[in-house]
Amino acid sequence: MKYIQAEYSGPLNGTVHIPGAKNSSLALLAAACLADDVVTLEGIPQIDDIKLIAGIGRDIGMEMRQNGDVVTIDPRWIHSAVIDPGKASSYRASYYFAGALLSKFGRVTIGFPGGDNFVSRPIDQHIKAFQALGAQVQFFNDYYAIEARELNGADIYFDTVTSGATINAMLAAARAKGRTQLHNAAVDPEVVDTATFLNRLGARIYGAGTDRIRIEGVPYLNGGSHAVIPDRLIAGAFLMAAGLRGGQVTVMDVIPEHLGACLAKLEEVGLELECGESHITAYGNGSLKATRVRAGMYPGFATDLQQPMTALLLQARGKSIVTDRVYPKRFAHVPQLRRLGAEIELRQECAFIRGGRPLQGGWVHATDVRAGTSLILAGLAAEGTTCITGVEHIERGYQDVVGSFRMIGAKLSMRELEAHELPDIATTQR
Ligand SMILES: CC(=O)N[C@H]1[C@@H](OP(=O)(O)OP(=O)(O)OC[C@H]2O[C@@H](n3ccc(=O)[nH]c3=O)[C@H](O)[C@@H]2O)O[C@H](CO)[C@@H](O)[C@@H]1O
Ligand SMILES: C=C(OP(=O)(O)O)C(=O)O
Repeated sequence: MKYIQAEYSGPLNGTVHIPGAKNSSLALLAAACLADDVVTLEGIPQIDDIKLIAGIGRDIGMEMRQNGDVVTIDPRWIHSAVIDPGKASSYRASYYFAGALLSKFGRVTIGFPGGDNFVSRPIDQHIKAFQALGAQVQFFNDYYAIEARELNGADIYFDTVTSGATINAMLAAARAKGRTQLHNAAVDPEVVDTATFLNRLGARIYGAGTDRIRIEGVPYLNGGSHAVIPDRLIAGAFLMAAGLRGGQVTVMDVIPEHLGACLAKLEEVGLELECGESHITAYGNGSLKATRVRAGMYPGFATDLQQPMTALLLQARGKSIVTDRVYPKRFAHVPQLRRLGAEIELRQECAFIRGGRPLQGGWVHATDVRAGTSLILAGLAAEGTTCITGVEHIERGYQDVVGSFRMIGAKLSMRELEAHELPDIATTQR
């Protein structure tokens, strides 16, 4: 069994190239099904979720060839709209195949989404959008089936702001008859990236990036190429690393405006930032101020950055408070951080942090991808050695996590132990 070993690393200095965004890539690869010719996507990260998509592609006849970060997809020979429930449930964003295959073939059978199940993550708004377009949805034990004789444009009012359902509704409506309007749509960069890609193939999607998106359905989509946006979540976590013990970290190949709320918060806690057109440098002087973080939907502070931010705030003298409006119970990293000596209390969906106390290395478990980032950052600031299990969760989202942290001087290594040699982390809570 693999685990990551982190040693106390002192100030971190260096430059990291940021790969393409996982959350965009997962949408774009499913969106490629909608095309009627070959599609090339640049900047696709080499992460486990992408390997799962390649497996699904093989099953349904969607040929996918990966050469470095360039993936070529040939959707012309898709012969099945049935996705193996086990494969669909192995990651979260399999739901995008529902929208894409429904749009192209009028039917799809697919397992329920898996991925980071840190809290309940409903898909009712995805279903509502499919139904509004004229589809019938049936639920079975481990899969659901969607069918439509014809998909017709509709007005869809989301009950909550959701990036997944906004993207899925765009996919389903791209080839529907007539006009669809999405109200209360998410404005995330990944929504805009998906719309830009589909428009490149000939779709007619207007207003992505605002809360009202208009889609004029088209009968077919061409092939084409597109470069995925950079991963703002990975970039944010690396910038935080500069604050742990002081240091200077530059993230290259980023779109600084995608990180607006994160950068503002980092400045608030005492990091100095310098932004260029496609790079950001964070300077830490080893002294941080405590603060309050309320994670929200874009352009708010990203929920996927609140866990690494919590690790950073452990180094800020005084009391910090972290809440998450997107996933109010997304605090599985907190008991693990406590194992390293962190003083954090969870009360009424708030993490109260008493920062500035020394951390001590130990064995911890990453329950999801961003919990993993949080534990890596905490491990680099803790005295001694920290061993992080749950590497499979981290590798769902991070390409060469060890190699990229080493680029900034982090003492991190991938290790292997027999499962029976691992300490029982669950029963040795501090
Ligand atoms: C693969 C992917 O892109 N994952 C990201 C995506 O997840 P995901 O697409 O699942 O998250 P959403 O943006 O859809 O969720 C936002 C909020 O809407 C709620 N909701 C969502 C759908 C639905 O049908 N009903 C409903 O109530 C969710 O519980 C949550 O409170 O956005 C999250 C929020 O930025 C990120 O943490 C994930 O990294
Ligand atoms: C929650 C995440 O991923 P997913 O939605 O794919 O589970 C994440 O990237 O932090």
